[in-house]
Amino acid sequence: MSNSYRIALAGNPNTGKSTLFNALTGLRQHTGNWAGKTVSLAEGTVQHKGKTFRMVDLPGTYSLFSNSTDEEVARNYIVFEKPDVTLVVLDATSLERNFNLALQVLEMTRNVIVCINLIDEAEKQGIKINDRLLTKRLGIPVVKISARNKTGFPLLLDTIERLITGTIECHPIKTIYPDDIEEQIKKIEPQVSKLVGDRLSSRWVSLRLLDGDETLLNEIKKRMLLKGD
Ligand SMILES: Nc1nc2c(ncn2[C@@H]2O[C@H](COP(=O)(O)OP(=O)(O)OP(=O)(O)O)[C@@H](O)[C@H]2O)c(=O)[nH]1
Ligand SMILES: [Mg+2]
Repeated sequence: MSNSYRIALAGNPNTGKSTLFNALTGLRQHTGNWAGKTVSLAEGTVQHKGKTFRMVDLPGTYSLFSNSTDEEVARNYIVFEKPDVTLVVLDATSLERNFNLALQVLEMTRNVIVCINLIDEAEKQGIKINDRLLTKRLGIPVVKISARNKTGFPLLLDTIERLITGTIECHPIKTIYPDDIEEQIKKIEPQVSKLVGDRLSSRWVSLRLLDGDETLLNEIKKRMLLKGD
């Protein structure tokens, strides 16, 4: 399986993750709104430049804390299953709201591509998106697509391939918190780092511990600490 890579699709509900997944894999994952909402992890493959991308369609969530099963499923997949690339699918018509989740993902993992979908709808509404500037500001690739019209796919697939092969590298921006929180992070991060090593982002785990996220702590114990590694 050395030529096979896992690509996770994350994003807010209704941003077109399943539409993109179906268009790329040729499968029929449920799409639509509430009734067809993705609840389990669908998997399908895409071949590109001699490589196999195993796409995993995650449930749509507004955040990646421990507020619901969907959030836990998506979060656990990204941090513990470690996909080779996480594609964060955003709705071009409500970018500001959607960026919240993108920034959360950037705290969890570095191999991220932001995929701005519904570009057809944005164009209709006169919304112009400067993908180059966003790429520069975020420190990760930003690609514009329309999953419904199947536009932007070649660049998206090339970008995934270039990230996997190391032709391009991600240097995600770091969200800086108010001084009191940064102080707390500084205090606990060294301990967290001893515990999780380089398997998880120690800054991200520290932030969640400051939140009092016991569900995550239990998940870490279950998945990592009890295995004795
Ligand atoms: N105009 C336009 N509509 C799109 C595009 N991509 C998806 N949609 C529509 O957006 C709606 C939601 O699409 P889904 O693919 O189900 O969204 P999702 O992100 O999988 O949703 P959840 O599984 O609930 O998280 C559907 O009505 C799609 O047809 C696009 O590129 N352009
Ligand atoms: Mg879906």
